[in-house]
Amino acid sequence: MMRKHSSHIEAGSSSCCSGTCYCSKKVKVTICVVIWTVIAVIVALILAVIIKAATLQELFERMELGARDDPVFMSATEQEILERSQRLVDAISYRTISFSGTNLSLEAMTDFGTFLERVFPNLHDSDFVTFTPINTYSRLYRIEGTEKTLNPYLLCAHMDVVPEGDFDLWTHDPFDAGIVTESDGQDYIFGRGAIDDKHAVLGIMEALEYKVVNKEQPKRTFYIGFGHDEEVSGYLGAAEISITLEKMLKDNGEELDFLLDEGMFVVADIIPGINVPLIYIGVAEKGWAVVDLDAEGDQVHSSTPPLESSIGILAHGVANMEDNKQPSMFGKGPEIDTLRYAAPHATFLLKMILGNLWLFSGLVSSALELSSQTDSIQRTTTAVTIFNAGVKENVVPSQAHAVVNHRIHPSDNLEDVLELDRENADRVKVTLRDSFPPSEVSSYSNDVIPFQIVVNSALEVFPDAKPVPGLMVANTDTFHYKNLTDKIYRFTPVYNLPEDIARFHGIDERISVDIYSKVVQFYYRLMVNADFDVKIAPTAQVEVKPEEVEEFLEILEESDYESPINNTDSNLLPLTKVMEESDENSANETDSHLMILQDIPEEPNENPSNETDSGLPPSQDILEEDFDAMPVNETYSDMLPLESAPKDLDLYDLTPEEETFSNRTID
Ligand SMILES: CCCCCCCC/C=C\CCCCCCCC(=O)N[C@@H](CC(N)=O)C(=O)O
Repeated sequence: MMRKHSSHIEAGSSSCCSGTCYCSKKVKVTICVVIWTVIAVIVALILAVIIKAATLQELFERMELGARDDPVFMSATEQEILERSQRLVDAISYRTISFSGTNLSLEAMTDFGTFLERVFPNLHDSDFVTFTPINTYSRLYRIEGTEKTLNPYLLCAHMDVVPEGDFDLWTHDPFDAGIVTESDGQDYIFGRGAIDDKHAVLGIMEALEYKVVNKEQPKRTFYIGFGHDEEVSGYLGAAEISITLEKMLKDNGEELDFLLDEGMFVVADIIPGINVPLIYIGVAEKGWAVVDLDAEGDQVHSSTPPLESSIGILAHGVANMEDNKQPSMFGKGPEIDTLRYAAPHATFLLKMILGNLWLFSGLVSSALELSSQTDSIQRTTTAVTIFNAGVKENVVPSQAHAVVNHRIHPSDNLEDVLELDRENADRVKVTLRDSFPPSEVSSYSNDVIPFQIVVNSALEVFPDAKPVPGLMVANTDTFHYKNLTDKIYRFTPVYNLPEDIARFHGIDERISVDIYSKVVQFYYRLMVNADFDVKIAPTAQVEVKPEEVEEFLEILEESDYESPINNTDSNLLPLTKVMEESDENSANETDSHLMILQDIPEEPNENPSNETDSGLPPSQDILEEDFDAMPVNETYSDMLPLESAPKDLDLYDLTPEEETFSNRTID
């Protein structure tokens, strides 16, 4: 047998089996084919992975909003930066702490409101800013645009803060630290609220005050909503602001285009291998659930302890919950796009992994799990936040109680979460106290102008950072506004390293003077960039050049209309009048409705440099191209029917101002 084997080895030494087996030639060939096929597949896979990594494209394409290369910022001398920082320091000194839904610091909140009015006097006094107190303490502002816009937006922030927690752990007083120079040589504004969320309240106010002082009334109307109880879920503040705002929008014939609230931030060094900061925009938000855990046992003398006490039973349940986490949902929510958008900026090795998530999603999910921060984007989290039992050291208590706070991933559902809780804490009573569901995902494709406005504004202050959409892992007031718009973004441009993220609700909350200055500039640029997408109500006017006026008049003459307008010196004309007249006489006869100004800039981003000062396309284009050619019976997405024009508007009854073509706003 041994001999036979060795002779076989000699005879078959050139075969792929190296002559070590007794296979027939056919089997050997088959094995060879299989082995080579496997090798070829592996080589092809490796090649595909490398090619994919080498050809990764940037997913975010920046839309030109008009001032990309040379954005004009607020003036920011050293003195101005210092004064702005000092105002944030002062804001932090108000202890506007929300302890619970029924324990808010209302006196401090009243004082904080007075403080805002004192340090931003001009905006509170401005003709185009209207302030409405909501539920006494929350604040809603309407900033009237120069155009009668149909698509205002909302900027949100909140004025309350969480308690400081363990005061002794703070390096500086959480409400009275001022500006501190730290060992890295940077100046920081310290204190509770520095990044959550008084920087946003003050940043928005600074930008608006500046615009008011410099007579920069925006073209586009917008709203500002400051809640006073966000930290306890906003039921008294944002929820009420939302109700009033809905009514205001309705009364003004407006629809909220988008809203921006606090949320995610600029984050660096969060994923090893991605060496650029990420502008992480929260395009969706987790749901939320509070679960009560109750365990029971015998109440006995501590000298004869039971085999299992209520505390022991509860502790086991809680430990199981921490050990057996809620399942990963990686790939089923916005977290996958966070990584796909970040991938082109990774090292080549990481590009191979992130560029090929179809192959490596398991690996990536395991890697995310290594840090609680990155893990939070891929699963429902479980935090045990309260644990109570016992009254005396020699009494074994009969009751033990704990509270678990879940943040629910958008692809998870509450029933499944609770089922796993009950499996983990099987000898504990598990009761759902309160919850709300995860949000919808707001659109973040490259043609969504609100997303572009937010990202462009962030890029203007952080030009080296890369935008990524993602999941807001905590909660905001945006839940209360979900009926007003489907474009909800959660972001402020605070710069965080992983260790800084722990400062939210943690110890030594702070923001550097430098970053705070960027926060202010961000809101200012956002107010400017938002003017790019003004959708104008049908009663708006258009600027026309003198030669265009001639042309208008010719049309009017042909129509036998006796125009009271015979003066072409000036350059304004109510468009609605001309449009209607032309409509009646057009070859494309129609009985339907007026041509409406906002129909014309259907693709406003195509040539923004041609915009007139009013933010409208040149009226020449309207006349020569769109006007006659426009199929008037067609329904345009942004077109309002004639019926929605003010009923009492007499198109031919011109005021003296109109006759000289001066500006006129039709209410
Ligand atoms: C690949 C990138 C991974 C990035 C991981 C980022 C991990 C982020 C971790 C922490 C986020 C801190 C969020 C601050 C939230 C501020 C809002 C807040 O405190 N809200 C409260 C109150 C409420 N409305 O419910 C909350 O409890 O969520």
